[in-house]
Amino acid sequence: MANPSLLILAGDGIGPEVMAEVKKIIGWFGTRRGVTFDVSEDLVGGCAYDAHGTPLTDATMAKAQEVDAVLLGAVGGPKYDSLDFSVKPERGLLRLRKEMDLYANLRPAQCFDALADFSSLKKDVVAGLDIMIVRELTSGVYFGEPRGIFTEGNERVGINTQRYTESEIARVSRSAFELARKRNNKVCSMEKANVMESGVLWRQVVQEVHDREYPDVELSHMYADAGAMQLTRWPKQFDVIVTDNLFGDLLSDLAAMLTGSLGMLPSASLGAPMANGRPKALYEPVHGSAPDIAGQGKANPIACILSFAMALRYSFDMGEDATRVEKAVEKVLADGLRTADLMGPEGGSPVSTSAMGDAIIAALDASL
Ligand SMILES: NC(=O)c1ccc[n+]([C@@H]2O[C@H](COP(=O)([O-])OP(=O)(O)OC[C@H]3O[C@@H](n4cnc5c(N)ncnc54)[C@H](O)[C@@H]3O)[C@@H](O)[C@H]2O)c1
Ligand SMILES: CC(C)[C@H](C(=O)O)[C@@H](O)C(=O)O
Ligand SMILES: [Mg+2]
Repeated sequence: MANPSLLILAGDGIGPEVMAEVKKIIGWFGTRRGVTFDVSEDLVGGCAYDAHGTPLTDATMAKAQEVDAVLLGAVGGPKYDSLDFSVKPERGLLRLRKEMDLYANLRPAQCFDALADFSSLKKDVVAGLDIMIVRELTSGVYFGEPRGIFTEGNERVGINTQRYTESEIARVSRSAFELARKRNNKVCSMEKANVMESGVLWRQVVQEVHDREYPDVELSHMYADAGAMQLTRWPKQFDVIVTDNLFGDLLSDLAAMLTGSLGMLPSASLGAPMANGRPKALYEPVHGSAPDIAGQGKANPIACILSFAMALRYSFDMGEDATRVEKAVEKVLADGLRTADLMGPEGGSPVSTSAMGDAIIAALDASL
């Protein structure tokens, strides 16, 4: 059987720095576990714009469609902020999500015991936290038409359109219900049905899919603003949260801070199964290119490493090895290793990006 194939798109800023640590782990699986991945690499985001004048070439897009899974670092940076919207680094990532039809974005927020003290919330609020945000990723206000900046009378008007079809809502809610069945069997759906028609439809369709196909799962509905409040008040009331593209973007950054740092949160973006039965898939940390710390060896590689663990679980049916990587991360944190983002205001001696990666490799070695 052919080796599993990966396309690495490290991107900009800290993207290549955190991805370097994932490459070490991919290498470790080859030498220590006899699992060899066929890895190719390419450009996305600002670096692709610099090389080709576009944040994602058609050739790279075609490669992404062919591989078993794409691993992405991060895109963007101040150098590109004034570019036209059509060639901004972020457009490269949005094109990948849209053309691969990666409609279900899984963003788990787990608080490792060793970091429970570090969260900006009280320890008992976050200790043992394990929630999963399922964010719709290919539609909503990110992609709705009309959009643009127009002139009306003597002033400019900026327009974006929130648009959801019934089938788009139904498919992502199925992903959430399926995940809930493997977890604690609870789904909370978040929208703004009190002010948006798209929210009314969202609530109706999620309820219908539930009643027809998943009556065994406990379902609740919440307005997204109240959901944000509840996520900070008592996040452990949630198991799986399903929400739209924009609310999911906001709520997942909020959830990141429950775990201690944006540098901790991984994600999997999944689409329909391919001919080989594996889902179309892209794995990336939730954080961005962190221009403020790029090039200094300060970035926390854990979000990117845990994203690779998600690839092992969701693309390669290697759940035990995914757990092995997650346990290795847990071990180094329990041993007290911290990158700078995991240091409190009182400071301490942070380890570098590569030292964190090396320690995780050592913990993986010890797990054999
Ligand atoms: N998926 C992506 O590629 C992605 C996601 C979010 C933002 N972005 C882009 O990244 C650029 C910067 O955006 P931003 O500053 O709003 O968000 P960001 O996530 O890049 O950074 C926010 C803050 O978190 C810190 N941080 C983020 N990741 C970290 C890590 N792994 N280790 C330690 N600290 C970390 C940063 O130093 C910064 O202080 C923008 O161009 C934005 O569009 C890209
Ligand atoms: C970089 C940007 C396009 C992206 C988004 O808004 O979806 C990011 O914030 C994320 O959370 O993945
Ligand atoms: Mg975001």
